[in-house]
Amino acid sequence: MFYFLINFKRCTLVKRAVQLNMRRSAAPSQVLGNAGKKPRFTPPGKCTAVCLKNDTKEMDQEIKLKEIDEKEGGASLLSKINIKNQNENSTQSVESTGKVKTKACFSINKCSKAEKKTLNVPKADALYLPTSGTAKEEAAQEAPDCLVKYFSVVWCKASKKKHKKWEGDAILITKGKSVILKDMEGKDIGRGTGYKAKELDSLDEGQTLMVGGKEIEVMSVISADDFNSGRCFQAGIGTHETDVSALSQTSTKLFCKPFKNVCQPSTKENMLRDSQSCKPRHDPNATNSLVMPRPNASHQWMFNKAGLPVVDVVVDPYIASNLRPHQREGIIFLYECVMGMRVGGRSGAILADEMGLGKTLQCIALVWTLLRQGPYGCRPVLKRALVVTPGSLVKNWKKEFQKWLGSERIKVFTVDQDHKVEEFISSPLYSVMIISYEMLLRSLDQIQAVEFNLLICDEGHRLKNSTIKTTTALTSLSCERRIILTGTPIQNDLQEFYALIEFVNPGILGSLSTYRKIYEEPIVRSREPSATEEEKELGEKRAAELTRLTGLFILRRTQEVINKFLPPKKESIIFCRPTALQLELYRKLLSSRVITSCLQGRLENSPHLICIGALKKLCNHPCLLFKAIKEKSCDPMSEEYDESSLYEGVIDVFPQDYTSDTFCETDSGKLQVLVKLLAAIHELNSSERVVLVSNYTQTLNVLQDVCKHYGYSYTRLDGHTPVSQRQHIVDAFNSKFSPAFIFLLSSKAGGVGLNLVGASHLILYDIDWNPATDIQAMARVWRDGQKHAVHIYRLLTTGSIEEKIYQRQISKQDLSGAVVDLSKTSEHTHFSIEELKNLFTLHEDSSCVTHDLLECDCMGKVDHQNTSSEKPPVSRSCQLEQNHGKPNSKKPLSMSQLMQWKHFSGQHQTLADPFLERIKENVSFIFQNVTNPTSPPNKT
Ligand SMILES: Nc1ncnc2c1ncn2[C@@H]1O[C@H](COP(=O)(O)OP(=O)(O)OP(=O)(O)O)[C@@H](O)[C@H]1O
Ligand SMILES: [Mg+2]
Repeated sequence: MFYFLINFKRCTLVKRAVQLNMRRSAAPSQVLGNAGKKPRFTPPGKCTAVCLKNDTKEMDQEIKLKEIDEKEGGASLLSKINIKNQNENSTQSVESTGKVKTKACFSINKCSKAEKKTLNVPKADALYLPTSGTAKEEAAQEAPDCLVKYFSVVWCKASKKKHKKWEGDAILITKGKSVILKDMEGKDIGRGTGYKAKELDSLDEGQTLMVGGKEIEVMSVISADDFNSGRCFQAGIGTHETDVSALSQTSTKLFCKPFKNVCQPSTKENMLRDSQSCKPRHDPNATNSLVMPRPNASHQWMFNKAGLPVVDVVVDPYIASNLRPHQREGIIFLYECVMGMRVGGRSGAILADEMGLGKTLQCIALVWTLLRQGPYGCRPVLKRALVVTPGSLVKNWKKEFQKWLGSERIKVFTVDQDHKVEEFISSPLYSVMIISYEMLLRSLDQIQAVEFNLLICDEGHRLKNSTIKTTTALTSLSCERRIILTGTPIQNDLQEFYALIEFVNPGILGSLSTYRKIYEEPIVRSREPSATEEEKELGEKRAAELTRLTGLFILRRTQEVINKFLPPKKESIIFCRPTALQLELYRKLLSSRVITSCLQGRLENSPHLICIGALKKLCNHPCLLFKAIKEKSCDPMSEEYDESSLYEGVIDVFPQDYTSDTFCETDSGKLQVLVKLLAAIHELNSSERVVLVSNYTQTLNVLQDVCKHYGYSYTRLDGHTPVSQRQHIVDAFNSKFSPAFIFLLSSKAGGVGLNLVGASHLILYDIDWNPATDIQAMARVWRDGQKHAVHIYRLLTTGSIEEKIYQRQISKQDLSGAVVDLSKTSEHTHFSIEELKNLFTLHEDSSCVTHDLLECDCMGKVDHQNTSSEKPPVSRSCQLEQNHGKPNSKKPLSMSQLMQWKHFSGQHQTLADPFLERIKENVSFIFQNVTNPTSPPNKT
């Protein structure tokens, strides 16, 4: 009998809940059908029929709105609402924004009591809650010891209407006597205080509450973890365990005979016929076969409505036999992403493997597989794929397709001046189109008309800004399967990160403003020195959640995975003594009025940048400075006052007969070293070749003169090289028949994507502020396909600005988690006065300022290598890293990493390295490190 009664009540309740739910339909949670927010059965005993009756009554309660006195509400209230409860006389005054400023009172419709209970809140004085800081902290102000609770709620403006029209979902945070209401973008939309702590503490599902001018109804209780991680703000994407379990289910490699699908084929005969005719294209049981994960039941339910037989997708052994282990994993990852197996309903991916790990090959394997196969009824997933890449790599992509698939399997179409998109459209031969970003913009209309089923954006970090033309153009393509390839870390700037995520999986992180509130602001705040423990904790949790969520479709592996397949790499940082002329000119520039005024903080029009530019030129070669001065003096109309004044009297330091037309190697310390180094390589390793890199075209001109002067054959690629010729130049150089000894490369023009494995020596003649530019350049030779031991030399002028830039580079590399520049200031245009003082100091007495900073006790006298057990720290470049930027040493982390390198002064008696032995006369110091020392050369 009692049981029957309870069940009867339960039915009534459910009915009531359905009614309520219908009225809630305007709230997004209701539209989306969030299960967590649907009315739940209240356990017997907790709620009675009386409660229901009163509940209805409560909904009918009279809520009177009236203007209240300015004085009572505080100074700046825009509009105030006085809500009067039918049963109790209590008032609440709020800002129109929802912030409670003065008295707060509310009604709670509490189902847990047998009778409706309306709570009266004692009149409280105005309480201003700070707008910054964590919600927990804010809510804690009044009652620090109380428990913080979180609720998922729906809200609407307070009204006396019987049938509420809920306006949106929100999150309610309660602590002690205070509450904060946040919308789903994380913005505060209401605050209140003066509630009864006990009542708030027992607030539960189904109850209503007035917060500011808003009425809310509690839909469910949220765990602190869901709030702290930000998960409660997400629209249910990738937040459920099912996503992960779906993953693990799909990763099992099992070959089953095509089996009966969740969606039944219509007849038994059909089934039989399909299962007989539908076989994997390649043998999944063959040794070393690469079989894609099978779709799980829910995937089949979504994507196999016709109930086709499920068949194994097996990568063509022709290509699979060449894959490195990390590439096999990468292909499975990409497959799962674009097939929507990793994050329900999303089919984007970011493959962010470090440079040289073969992102191209992984994509080619994927494209080739999906063009021929699919998991349902053997139907290929793709008909057409589009690859967009920097102009200099278009031909390289085509070459890689041929390299890995031969020319008879697939025909790829590259768009250029002579081969237009129309040709691709009209020809049935092609299924893959490769186009440069520039050409894409020009042919957008035609491309929009083609239906592509997969879009690959190589060097896709350029899409980090969602407003640029390229991004909007690509976004306008209807293709949903999108892959970004990038070798550059993408998590350094959280806004750029958002743009990339938004491109591949639109909407997954919510709107930009939601993302900022939920992730960016707490994460950035937690990294500030003034962050409280709570803010730090919240920031870390949010970062962890963002990593978890995006980690479902971002894959990054580091160079280590491939090191064992590569030959040894010897890196040397060579500190070259400046010449007497360079020193004198340097001193003269430093004593100029412009630099003095920079150091006094007068930085309007950025004169410091001109000074830095002049010093860098001088380090490369005095003739570059000479040329700049001459050009300036030929241009009396120039308004560049700072530059003219910087050069004042500098020309007098040059010898009278000085001319910039014929270079003189003895004028530049670095050039002296370079000339000797080239001679040594030419003589000792005559079959090996050199890539010579500079950031400046004018410097490349000087280096080209060196080549001519010494009769070295060379080839050159810089910003002026027509895109159509670039691949040809690269191929010709890499060919073993190439006559060129030197490849002159502008790091800005050719840094990304190029393979220059024809050379085994690479010399970085100058240094860039951004370590990524230099790392990109250095990665051109030490990569898959390299057959010789690789030598990398970085030349720096001792004691000069170049050393300072290097120090900045290496500390930035390791500390970037902590020092990442979120203010969006360009990394090399803004300096503090202290930094400028450091930059504009010449250290004439030191043989290596960088070594001095290490506080190493070796004195550079011996061949020294720190043997301390301190492990070289792992480089961090990610804003999402959690244990960021707390070096336990005074020195920047990578300084201690550098300490692990072998280092010695140029005066060292005998250098084991025959190349260095030949140049030591002009060298003051050397750091050297060998990676893969035991790996035999010629191993590919
Ligand atoms: N499994 C492999 N075996 C041999 N060579 C390989 C393999 N995978 C890739 N390569 C070669 O390694 C070189 C680098 O590959 P790729 O250009 O795809 O690198 P990437 O990851 O795109 O690097 P980047 O970020 O610099 O563009 C290419 O010449 C490629 O042919
Ligand atoms: Mg690449």
